[in-house]
Formats: sequence, C-alpha cells, structure tokens
Amino acid sequence: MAILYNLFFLLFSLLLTCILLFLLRVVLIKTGLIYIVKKKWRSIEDCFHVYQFFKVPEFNEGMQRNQLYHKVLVYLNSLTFIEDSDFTNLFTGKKPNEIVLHLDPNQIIEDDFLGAKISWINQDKTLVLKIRKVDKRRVLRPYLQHIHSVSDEFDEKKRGLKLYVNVVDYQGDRKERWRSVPFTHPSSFETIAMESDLKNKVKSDLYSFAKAKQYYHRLGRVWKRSYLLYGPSGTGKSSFIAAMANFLSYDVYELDLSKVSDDSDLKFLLLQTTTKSLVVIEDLDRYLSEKSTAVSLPGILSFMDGILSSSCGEERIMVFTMNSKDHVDPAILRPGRIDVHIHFPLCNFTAFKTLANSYLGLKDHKLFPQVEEIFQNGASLSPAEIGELMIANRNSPSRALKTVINALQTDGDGRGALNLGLGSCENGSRKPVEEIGEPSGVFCKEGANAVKEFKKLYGFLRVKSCRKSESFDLNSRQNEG
Ligand SMILES: Nc1ncnc2c1ncn2[C@@H]1O[C@H](COP(=O)(O)OP(=O)(O)OP(=O)(O)O)[C@@H](O)[C@H]1O
Ligand SMILES: [Mg+2]
Repeated sequence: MAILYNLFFLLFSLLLTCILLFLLRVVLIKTGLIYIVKKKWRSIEDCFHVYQFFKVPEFNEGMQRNQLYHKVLVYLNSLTFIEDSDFTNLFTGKKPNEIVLHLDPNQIIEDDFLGAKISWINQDKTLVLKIRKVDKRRVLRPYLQHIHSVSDEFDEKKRGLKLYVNVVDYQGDRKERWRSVPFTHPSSFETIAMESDLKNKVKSDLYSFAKAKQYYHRLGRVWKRSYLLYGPSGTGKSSFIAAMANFLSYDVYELDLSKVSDDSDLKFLLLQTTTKSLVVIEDLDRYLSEKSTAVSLPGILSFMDGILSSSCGEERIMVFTMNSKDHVDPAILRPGRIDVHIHFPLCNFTAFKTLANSYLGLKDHKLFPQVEEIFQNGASLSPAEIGELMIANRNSPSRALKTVINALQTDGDGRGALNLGLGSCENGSRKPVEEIGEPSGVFCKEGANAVKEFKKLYGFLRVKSCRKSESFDLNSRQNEG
C-alpha cells in the first residue's frame, strides 16, 4: 500500500513539475524573459569551451576595401536573427517601402551552421567571428563559402542596374567621369524581333563569355568581348543592347565620344568603368566619318583593345553600333577588336510576325498572306516604323495590319516615301530632308495617306534607310576568342 502511495505521489509530483515548467516557459516567452535566460545559459556554456576568433577588417594595410567585410555584412543583414537582436539600426532602402537593417557597433549576431554555434561581433570597422575550437576544423571553410554564396545571391537580387553617361564637367583626374541613373529599360531578348536561332547564338555567346574567366586568363588575353551591331536606323540596335544588359544583369556605360576631350580622357573613362558592365559607343561610324570627336583613331583602337581594362582585372563587354560598316577603317573591325558582328536588317516577314504577336497579340490573321507577298516583293520598313503603326492602331488589329500594308506598299520599294517629303540615305548615313531628289516609281495615294496620317499623329520625321539585305544573321563570328 505504501509503495502504491509513493508511486502515486511520484507521478503526481512529476506531472506537477511538468505543468509548472510548461507554465514557466509560457510566461518566459510571453514576457520575453526567455531571451535573458538564453543569454545567461550561453555565457555559462561559454565557460566550458575554448574559442577561436577571426577578424574581418573593413580595410587592409593598403587601405583598400576588404571584399570579405562587405560580403559578411550583407550576409549578416540577410539573417532573420538580426530582427531578434536586442537593438539594431533601421534605414529606408532604395526601393519604395523597403526597410533595411544595419548592425550597430558592438552588436552581437548569433548564427547556427552545420550544428555549430557561431557568433559575430561588430567592433570598430572590424567584424569578429567567434567559433568553438572543436567546431573550427569541421565548419569554418564551408561556413565562409556559404557566406560568399548567400551574399552574392543577395547582392544580385538587391542591386538594380545602372546606366552611366560620361560628363564633361568633372574636375581633375580623381573625380568621377561618369554619372549614373537607374537603368530600367524593359527590353529583353523575348521582345526583340529577330530570328530565334540568332538570338540563341548571342545568348549562349554572352553566357559562355561570362563564365570564361579561367579560359581568357590561360590564353593571356584581356577578358573582354566586343560586339558590333550594325544596320539601318530603327532596327533595334539600342534595344538589343538593353536586352543584353538585362540578360547579363550588367550595368551600361554609354560613352558619348563628343564629350571626350582627348585620348587620355578616354583611357581614364575606361579605367573608371566597373566590372560586369557593357561599355557602349553608339554610332561609331558617324564619329569616325564626321570627325566629331577629339579622340584620335589610335586612341579609339587602344580603347577597343581594352588594354587598360586588364588592369581592372575583370570582364568587360564592349558594344559598338553603326548604321553601316562599309566606310569604316578595317583596323576598327579587325578580329580581336570586334569579336562578333551582328547585322540588324529592315523588317522581314518573320520579324513582322513577331511584332504583330507582341504589339497586337496576333498569332495569325487573314491579312498575313498579303503582308508576306509584299515582303517577298522586296518591300520593307524598319521594325521601329512598323511597331509605331501597330501601337497607333492597337485597338483594331485589322486596321493596324491595313495601315502597315499601305505603308509598305507606299514605302516598300524605297521610292514612294519621297513624295511625302521623307529623307533618304546612303549606306545608312543620314541626309537632311532638303536633299530629297526627284521622286520616281509608282506613287500609291492610299499608302501615302496612311504614312502622312502617321506622321501627323506623331510628328515622326522619318529618315529613310537604305534598302539592303533582309536576312538576320550573325554575319561573321570572327575570332571566337
Ligand atoms: N527588332 C526589333 N524588335 C522589336 N522592336 C524593335 C525592333 N527594332 C526596333 N524596335 C522598336 O523600335 C524602337 C526603336 O528601336 P531602336 O532604338 O532599338 O533602334 P536603333 O537600331 O537603335 O535605331 P538608331 O540607329 O536610330 O539608334 C524601339 O522602341 C524598339 O522597341
Ligand atoms: Mg540606337
């Protein structure tokens, strides 16, 4: 009987203890006292372990930034634990409604990795990692790798792209020669009307370049790749550059050669570009033919060779656009200076269908055969012109197609437009409207009215492009690098 009584008493006290512990836990959690208990427990635990400390200072002895410091900071800021810390700084971020957390001096951040307890202390521009000696060998290397990959991923997501333009009013060599604005161009390879085969080739070329650091290093070559985009006005060259930047998540440095004071200024401009960027010179043929820049041809050639970018050590992509490469010095175009040539022709039927799909949501239409026939007869407008006509008539796809057909019939052979007072050009170079010659060929009234209407609507003074090959091709991939 006594045994039974004792057993019952034991069970009862056990149950009571459990209930009390449970209640205590609820109270500790509800009041937040649990954090004090955890802290005390940890400091007791600390007494029974040997720790090792690793410092990650913000600057090295040469006062250069320590990249690891930035990475650890980004990593720590990404931890959810930081929200649980006793105190932290809150700032507004770059995006609307974004709030970012910043470590305070002496703030301790605790982290768990592969079962090991790790803590970081933010001490006077140095982050100190504290790890148990028993865990160090097993955990330290993978933990640092983990920090690298998390912070890279976080940085990638957080940072928006930037468009840099060169400015003339910088003072002295040490001042910034570039001014930046957020780069928000929505163009992508999906929105560009271009043969899908060519698009895929460019995409894989860009992708394999971006991954080829070791390869270029082994060859002793500057890790750069140059693209020439050439073709008449309004064929998508600038949009393509934006698509490249969005595809790679690279910043864009758009270099206006007319604002460059001399060859050495050009060198400094290249030096001040950052890694993972597209360095762009638009209309290079125009600068060269009009001599509208103070930079010499050798200056441009050494810029294209990117010798200086090797001192910056990281990848650069250079993109040049031209209306035509016919009269350009062959030294500019030689393999190695330009690695990939991409021709942007006027619209053909395939490109037209892509535009009709994206601008009007049309996969097919009873007027398509007629449009195809007109293209087969050699008529063409630039994608920009066709795109504008489609946008203007986007509420009625049939009307949009009829307007395009009329414009193509008027304009297709490159002669009807002259009656409307539109300019013409040789090899893509622009001629003023006053230089228009005598119109020849058939003048289609209906089509003329359509273009006239369009001109009136948008004040769009179109400069006519020369009619050349209609095919989209990666003309020559000279020098695969
Ligand atoms: N191939 C294309 N696919 C889709 N849209 C295009 C294409 N070409 C031109 N466009 C549209 O036409 C407009 C002008 O194009 P863009 O400025 O890229 O032409 P460009 O070749 O750079 O002309 P320019 O030589 O005059 O600078 C853009 O709004 C773009 O969306
Ligand atoms: Mg352009």
